[in-house]
Amino acid sequence: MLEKREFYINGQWVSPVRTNDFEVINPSTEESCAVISLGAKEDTDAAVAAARNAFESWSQTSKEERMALLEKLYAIYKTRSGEMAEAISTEMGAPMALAKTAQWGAGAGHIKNLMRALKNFEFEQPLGDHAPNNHILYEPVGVCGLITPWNWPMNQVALKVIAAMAAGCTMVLKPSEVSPLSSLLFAEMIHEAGFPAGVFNLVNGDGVGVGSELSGHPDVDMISFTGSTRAGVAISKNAADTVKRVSLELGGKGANIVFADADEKAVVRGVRHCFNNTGQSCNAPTRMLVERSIYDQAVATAADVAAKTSVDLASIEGRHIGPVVSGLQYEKIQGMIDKGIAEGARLVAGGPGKPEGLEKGYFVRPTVFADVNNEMAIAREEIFGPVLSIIPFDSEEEAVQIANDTLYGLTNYIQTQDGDKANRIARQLRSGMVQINGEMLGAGAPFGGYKQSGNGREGGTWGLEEFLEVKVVTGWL
Ligand SMILES: NC(=O)c1ccc[n+]([C@@H]2O[C@H](COP(=O)([O-])OP(=O)(O)OC[C@H]3O[C@@H](n4cnc5c(N)ncnc54)[C@H](O)[C@@H]3O)[C@@H](O)[C@H]2O)c1
Repeated sequence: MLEKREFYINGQWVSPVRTNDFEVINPSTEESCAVISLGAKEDTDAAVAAARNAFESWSQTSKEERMALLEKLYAIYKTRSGEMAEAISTEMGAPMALAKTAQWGAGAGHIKNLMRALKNFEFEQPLGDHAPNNHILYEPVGVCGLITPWNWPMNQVALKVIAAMAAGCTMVLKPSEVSPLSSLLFAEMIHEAGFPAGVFNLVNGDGVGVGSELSGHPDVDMISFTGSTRAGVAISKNAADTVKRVSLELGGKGANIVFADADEKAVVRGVRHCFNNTGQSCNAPTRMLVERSIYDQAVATAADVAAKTSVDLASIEGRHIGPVVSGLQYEKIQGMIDKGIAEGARLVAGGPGKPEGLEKGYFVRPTVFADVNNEMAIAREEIFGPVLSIIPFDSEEEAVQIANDTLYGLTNYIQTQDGDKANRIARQLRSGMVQINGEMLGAGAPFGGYKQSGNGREGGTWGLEEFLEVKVVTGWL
């Protein structure tokens, strides 16, 4: 078993002030694969102090100096891709094929895109010809607490760490205690790249411990958080006393509106997208809204895709889906499947319990409910497992109304071959992202939500600006 009890503080690996072991569980086997420490207040304080000390000089570095270090880190990240994929797969259950591609690749993509954003960013700009002596300066916000979840570990860590570094901030990362191994490896890479001591620090811990200490810490200027809406609210309240900037990327309940004139692959694509990463994505299209005239056919297709979706161990190669991350998530998903049945939704694939032959491990049957209405819990609450709800609609107006009838507003999806209709609906959907006909977000596109899906934007230039203060200077010569 891996022993990873140390934290990375002020450029060194240090032991926690007190022993507080926490076992990391491999979700495919339910067995412990590593032991880490949960930090105490003194560990958090030491990391924040190191970040504060480093801020004075790091905030004054040039764009070129920061870029040179980021380029080194990018090269190391690429060299150690196999180790990273292995760590992600073991800690959170992504099958190796997914861990090596999308999971590892999301981190690589963000490093590259944020470097591009840094290269093109003007940290000093005139206000405009109407006020020639007014000058705008973009400056790093300060010491940042970065708190991340377990579902796309390197995606979220890279979005925060790289953007903060590029902006000239210093930081303390607290990765999810459920999936800390990828972040510990990333810390090794940062060390190897040669960032000055204190720029990046990592303390493991849970939400009530290190997480809350960071969000309430008087010497932390900003919290960048990705995770559940529940924790986002708690963090905002705790950060309010010190008036921190709080950037939140929270949950979602994406609608995928499938019109009768959608392309023939639209339903298959939608189901696969929903089940990708075993349904554990904040932007998963978990509510499929289908126009009545193709409804029966769409339900049959979705049931067929689910039945053909294989489930297996994360460690083996292949295009199957893996387990969900933990026993807690497994029980939560089972509870939601039971609720769907009790509320009268029609189960057309999967259902309660584990897939045949997979009694050990947190495996869930790929599940599809038809005849769902938007009042049901399975249509309102984030399930975070391979569970799709299909809802019929009769008109464009009704589709938009159902799609927007949610507390969330992260990503919505439209499937139609009528471009005018797609654009018209995209304008009406209350979400930070709308994807038409399976088109992926481009490099450096802003990622973030409306409503209770959060208030931040990550990735590219928008992601960099999250970590910057804006200063105006008058009388500038
Ligand atoms: N919008 C996005 O960009 C995005 C991306 C991925 C995941 N998510 C969301 O993340 C959730 C799943 O992740 P999770 O189960 O790890 O979420 P979570 O909120 O339980 O935990 C996320 C992180 O916050 C910490 N935490 C928990 N309570 C805290 C508190 N009170 N104070 C400070 N820190 C606290 C955890 O230790 C962990 O590091 C889902 O709701 C998903 O939609 C959102």
